[in-house]
Amino acid sequence: MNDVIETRGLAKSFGRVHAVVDANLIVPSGSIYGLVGANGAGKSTLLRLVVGRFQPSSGEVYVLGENLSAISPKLLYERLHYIAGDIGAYPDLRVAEMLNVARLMYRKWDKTREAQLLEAFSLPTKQRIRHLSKGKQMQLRFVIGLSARPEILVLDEATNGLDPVVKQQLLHLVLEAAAADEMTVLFATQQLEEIERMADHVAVMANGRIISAQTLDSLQERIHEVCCVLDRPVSAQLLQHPNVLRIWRQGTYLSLVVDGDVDVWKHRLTSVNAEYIDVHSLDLYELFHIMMEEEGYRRDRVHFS
Ligand SMILES: Nc1ncnc2c1ncn2[C@@H]1O[C@H](COP(=O)(O)OP(=O)(O)OP(=O)(O)O)[C@@H](O)[C@H]1O
Repeated sequence: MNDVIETRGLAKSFGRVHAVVDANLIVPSGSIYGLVGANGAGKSTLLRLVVGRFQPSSGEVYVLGENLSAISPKLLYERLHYIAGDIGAYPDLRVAEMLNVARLMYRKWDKTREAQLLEAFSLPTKQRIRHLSKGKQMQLRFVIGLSARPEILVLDEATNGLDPVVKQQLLHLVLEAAAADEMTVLFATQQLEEIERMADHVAVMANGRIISAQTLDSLQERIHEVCCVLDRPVSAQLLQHPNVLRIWRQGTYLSLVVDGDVDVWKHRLTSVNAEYIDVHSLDLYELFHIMMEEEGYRRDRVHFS
C-alpha cells in the first residue's frame, strides 16, 4: 500500500496560536482515515494544510507522492476533493447549472453515478443552491464529490447538522465509492460513531499535536483496562509507570488502564496478592477520553457562585 498523503514536521500558527505543531501524518492509499480531537485541537487546520488552503508556517505536505507546493492547482483539484461543513461555492447557481459547471471541471466525471445520486437524493435541479436546506446542499456537494471520482476525498465535519437518515446515507455512499474507486478518505469528525462505522485508521489530535496515529484495530488491541480487588495498600511506585494511563481506586477495587502488554500487569498485581484480576478492552469513547486526559486536555471548570 503506497501513501497518498504524508505530512512532515507540519506546523501552522496564527499569531500566538499554534494550531498545528510538528504533525507527521501518513495516510495509506485506500485507507479510510479518521481524525478526531477536542474542539480547537487543530483538525480543520491540518486538513486545510493538506488540501492547500493554508500555507504551512513550517514543514511539508506530500500528496500522491509529490510536494504539494509543486502540484498544479488544477491537477490537485481533480485528484483530491475537499468537502467541509461550511457554505459551498456558487450559492446563486441552480442545482442543474452547478452540475453543468462541475461536469466541465472534472475530466473523470461519472455521468452514471451522477444520475444515480441525483435520483437517490431527489435533488430539485431547478432550485438555487442558496435556497436548498443544509442537508440538500450537502447532498449536492457529495453528488459532485463522488461523481468527480477523485483519488482522495477529504471531509471536514461534512455531516455536521445533517439528520441521521441523510448522514447514514452519505456515509454509506462514501464507503461504496471508496471501495469501487479505490479512493482514499481522510475525514475529521467529532462523532465517534462515524469513526467506528467508517475508519480503518485513526489519528487523535490534542493541542495541535497528533498524539496517536494507527489502525483502529491496533489502537484497540494496545490499550486495556485491568481491574482487580486489592485489600492492602500498594506502593505508588508499583503503579506509577509510563504505560499506566489511568489509575482509579475505590475501596478495595483497583482499575488500571494500561498501554501495552497486560500480562506484565497481571503478574505485578498477582505478586501483591490482588484477586479477581480481569482484563478487558475499552470502547472508543473511553479510549479517546483517556488519551486526551493524558495529553493534559481538561475542559475548563465552570463555577457558578
Ligand atoms: N483562520 C484562523 N485564524 C486564527 N486562528 C485560527 C484560524 N483557524 C483556526 N484558528 C485557531 O487554531 C486552533 C485550531 O483550530 P481548528 O479549527 O483547526 O480546530 P478543530 O480541531 O478543527 O476544532 P473544531 O473541532 O472545534 O472544529 C484554534 O485555536 C482556532 O481558534
